[in-house]
Amino acid sequence: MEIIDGVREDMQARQARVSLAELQEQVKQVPPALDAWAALGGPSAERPDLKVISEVKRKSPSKGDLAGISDPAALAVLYRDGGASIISVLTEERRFGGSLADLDAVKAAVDIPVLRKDFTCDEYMIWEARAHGADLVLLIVAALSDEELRSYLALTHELGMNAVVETHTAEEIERAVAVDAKIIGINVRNLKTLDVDRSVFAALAGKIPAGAIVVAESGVRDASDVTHYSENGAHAILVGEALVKDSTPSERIAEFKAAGALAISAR
Ligand SMILES: O=C(O)c1ccccc1NCC(=O)[C@H](O)[C@H](O)COP(=O)(O)O
Repeated sequence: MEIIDGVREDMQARQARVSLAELQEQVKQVPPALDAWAALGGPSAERPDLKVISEVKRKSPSKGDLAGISDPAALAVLYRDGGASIISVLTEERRFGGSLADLDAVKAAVDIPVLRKDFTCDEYMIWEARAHGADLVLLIVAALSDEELRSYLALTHELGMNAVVETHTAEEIERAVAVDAKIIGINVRNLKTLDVDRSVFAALAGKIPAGAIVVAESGVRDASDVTHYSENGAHAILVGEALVKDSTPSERIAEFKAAGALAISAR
């Protein structure tokens, strides 16, 4: 998958500075992960409100520069104050301008779960996420074999964390379900073409079994997109661009939550 070119090389450069054994020692000193599953509504059958995962995103392959974000911790506080359930921090540097330092800063600033958003391609990155305080990681089905998916998810759970298992096709949802993923994202952005097609969510959400938390990823521009995702079964939305470009992100999150609650009550 072209979009992950260089991710392994960058990881190996970090690994040359901090070995896996050192990370494993560091993890022993880190407080336990926060319960992201509970933060997203947990086992509740009702799920009356829409949860928002708000992303710290400076730039992207599809849009280029989005926002300077000189103080990711301050942005995360605004997100939390607006009602975000989870903060997503892009730590990938080449394409997104993120870093583990951003993750450290955000984790120190908020008391809600923090997602390390990166192209996880090795167990090292899961240990690294936990050593930097992450409460959950991203596992992209299209970028992993079934065996990798199963073992990375198991390690995530062994470390007390959760994972957002990201899909984009019906076949990828089947693979996510087969490893018993409990938080399943449907990314409406095609990672090969970078095209965003919001109808992908409506076509696929019904294939996720009851009991799993369904996250609509990407493409939220305004409340009407939130309504579309909520009407079609989203329990949570993951939003980057619309929030980092907004001068009042707290208000925008509150608006998205209100639109989601309205759509959910009408379902
Ligand atoms: O955002 C991109 O251009 C992108 C390209 C290739 C792989 C991943 C990409 N983004 C990661 C994400 O999943 C989004 O940052 C996230 O879903 C938020 O999307 P948005 O609200 O559309 O910024």
